[in-house]
Amino acid sequence: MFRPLTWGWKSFLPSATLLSMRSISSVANSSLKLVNKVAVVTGSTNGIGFSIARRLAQDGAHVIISSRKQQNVDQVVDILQREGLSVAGTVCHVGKAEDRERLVATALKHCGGVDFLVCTAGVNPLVGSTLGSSEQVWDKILSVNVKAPALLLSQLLPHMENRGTQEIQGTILIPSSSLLICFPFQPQKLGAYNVSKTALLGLTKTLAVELAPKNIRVNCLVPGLIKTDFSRVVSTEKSFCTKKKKKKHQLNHC
Ligand SMILES: NC(=O)c1ccc[n+]([C@@H]2O[C@H](COP(=O)([O-])OP(=O)(O)OC[C@H]3O[C@@H](n4cnc5c(N)ncnc54)[C@H](O)[C@@H]3O)[C@@H](O)[C@H]2O)c1
Repeated sequence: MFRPLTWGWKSFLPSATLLSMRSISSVANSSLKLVNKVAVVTGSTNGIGFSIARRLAQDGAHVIISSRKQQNVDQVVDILQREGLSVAGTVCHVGKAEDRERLVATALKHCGGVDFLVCTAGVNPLVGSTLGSSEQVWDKILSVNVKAPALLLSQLLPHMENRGTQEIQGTILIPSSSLLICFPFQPQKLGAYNVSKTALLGLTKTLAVELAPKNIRVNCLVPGLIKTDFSRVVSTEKSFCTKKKKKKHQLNHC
């Protein structure tokens, strides 16, 4: 179910840190500078992904909305098209190869190529320790948070290259998390999730070097605590406030 953010994109920018190269806010200030650009945003029917998708479209980009449920995709596409924005959408569970293929095909069908890939889809199925995470939890977290951005990029890359004569051919944005920094003394609360988000720092650095010769830029966004469904557990789960409580908690949205 789509829920608009109670904090706008601009309002959470000051708490975000962007590793390497330029900041998203510098993109957001100039109107319609992204005309003829194409952006694919995963997990864009809610939260941070929705705000990024809307902002890119407001700046003139054609945006492909995607998430796990058709109903949510349809709803967000409808909302943004009513705002006069150029968007299309498709269902894509980023952990499923066939869904990633459909996402690529949708982008090509509507736009013929891709300039921006924003990998916002992320999960945390468990509040608990690293060593307390089951194999199922590990598989889900690593598949969605770490493997999927790399696999989707490898599928999209041929369509990001040779997109014009500009200096930068494409841009990839991968959200990590500053919860790694905010809760360094409570790693037992977000164990496997923290590991996955740390892996994204390595993925970003590796891809940035790998894709630099192709003039494709790779940035890692490290958001602060943003008020979304995803982060609700941090504000509501008492174990984040009292170090004594060690109850495990299943998240609703996963
Ligand atoms: N909210 C925060 O405070 C915060 C802080 C740091 C990092 N992050 C990261 O930002 C990203 C977005 O978080 P958010 O707070 O906007 O969450 P959110 O729950 O508001 O939105 C996440 C979106 O991703 C979608 N999604 C989930 N699993 C998916 C999958 N397997 N395939 C495709 N789509 C999927 C959901 O349907 C939803 O639309 C996540 O990667 C999260 O780790 C969030």
